[in-house]
Amino acid sequence: MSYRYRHNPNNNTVLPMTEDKFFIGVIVGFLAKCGADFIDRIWTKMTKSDRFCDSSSDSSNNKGCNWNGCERSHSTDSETSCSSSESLSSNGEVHGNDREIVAIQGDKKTPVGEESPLNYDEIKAIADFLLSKTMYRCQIGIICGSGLSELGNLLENRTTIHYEDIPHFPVSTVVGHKGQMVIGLLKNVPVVCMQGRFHPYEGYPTWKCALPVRVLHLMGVKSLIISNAAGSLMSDHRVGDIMIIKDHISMPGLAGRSPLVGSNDNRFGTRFPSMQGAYNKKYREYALKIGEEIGLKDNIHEGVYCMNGGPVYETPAECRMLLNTLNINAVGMSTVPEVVVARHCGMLVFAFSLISNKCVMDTDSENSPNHAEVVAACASRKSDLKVFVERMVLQIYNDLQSLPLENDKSYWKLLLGK
Ligand SMILES: O=P(O)(O)O[C@H]1O[C@H](CO)[C@@H](O)[C@H]1O
Ligand code: HPA
Repeated sequence: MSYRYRHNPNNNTVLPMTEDKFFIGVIVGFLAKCGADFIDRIWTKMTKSDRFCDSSSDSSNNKGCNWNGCERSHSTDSETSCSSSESLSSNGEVHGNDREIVAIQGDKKTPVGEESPLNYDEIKAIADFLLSKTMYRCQIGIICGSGLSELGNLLENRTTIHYEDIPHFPVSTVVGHKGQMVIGLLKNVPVVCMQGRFHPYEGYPTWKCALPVRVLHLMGVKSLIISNAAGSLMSDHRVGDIMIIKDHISMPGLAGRSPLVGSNDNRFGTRFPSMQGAYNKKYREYALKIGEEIGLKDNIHEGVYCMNGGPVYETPAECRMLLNTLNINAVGMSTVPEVVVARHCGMLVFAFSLISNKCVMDTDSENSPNHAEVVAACASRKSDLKVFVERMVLQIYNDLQSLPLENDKSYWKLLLGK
């Protein structure tokens, strides 16, 4: 009988062993190693694909997960983005790696950290995906603010696409934002409408808040109607009034959180875009006229909108500063990134605030804003807004038909004002 020798680590001796036992040992060792590798692989896969997903195992969410999470083919970054084996804690804390940081909000997990903006081809792929879902080619887009999703229900013969089913798209986490895109006809005009937007306070970088605007641009949208709910600082504004935005102050933008931070792709627009005339003057004039024609003369104003990063409503001292020092008329937590990106790529913008509450100026006041009231105030104005938006769409559509062709120099002069 031949012997092999085996090391005994307990007493540091070498024990003899029969040859057949030795081979059995080798096979058992090999199988154990394979098993461990297999379990390790499965575990890594589970923790990676869980990164952006809803914890439920519903199949539509899994689809969203694949697109939003590790399957994004982002040039050379894809390896880094997906190779981390970090997982999410169950206690709602933020976890991070060097590429992406995620937070848990309710049952949804959203990114809150640095992530590189999608490139032109990736955004084009989203636009093509959406175009493949409809036969309509829309020149007009609408973004619905808090409590204003009803505007999308005006569309006839519509196709609805949920945000979680759109490649690379964020998901809506705020009450009053439905989280879907509808494409259809409004008074026979093809229109694409976002029923729900994204805000920086949800954890999204500003480029991601404005991502849908680039998607709409590559879908062929030329004019954008943007709505929001906002608190008014003006004593002559009432809840339910409409404020047509003529200019803005962006707190995040001034603090370096512009949606255009990062490398610039000239196919979208220039490195240093001007925001002069960002809110199209002609559209503002149409809106004032239409407001009067539909009996809203006393409820329609023009003003300057300020974007607060949120989610905290302004303190009374901040409200006094916004009014008295900065001459702001209304304040909200959105819209500006969308406007900046829209203007960057030459879209024409019309934006309005539905005044959902009056800002509280008195530090000792009993009143304070809350989101339920904001949503309710917007919803209560839906029939007036329906007529207002329908009329604006018809007017804008008419104008677009008389635009020169895109390869004509005067086209860009009209769009960019130069
Ligand atoms: O701007 P929209 O999305 O309409 O919503 C506004 O309402 C919310 C606060 O009540 C904030 O999100 C604010 O920005
Ligand atoms: N402040 C900021 N955002 C808002 C407000 C407000 O008063 N109302 C609706 N969105």
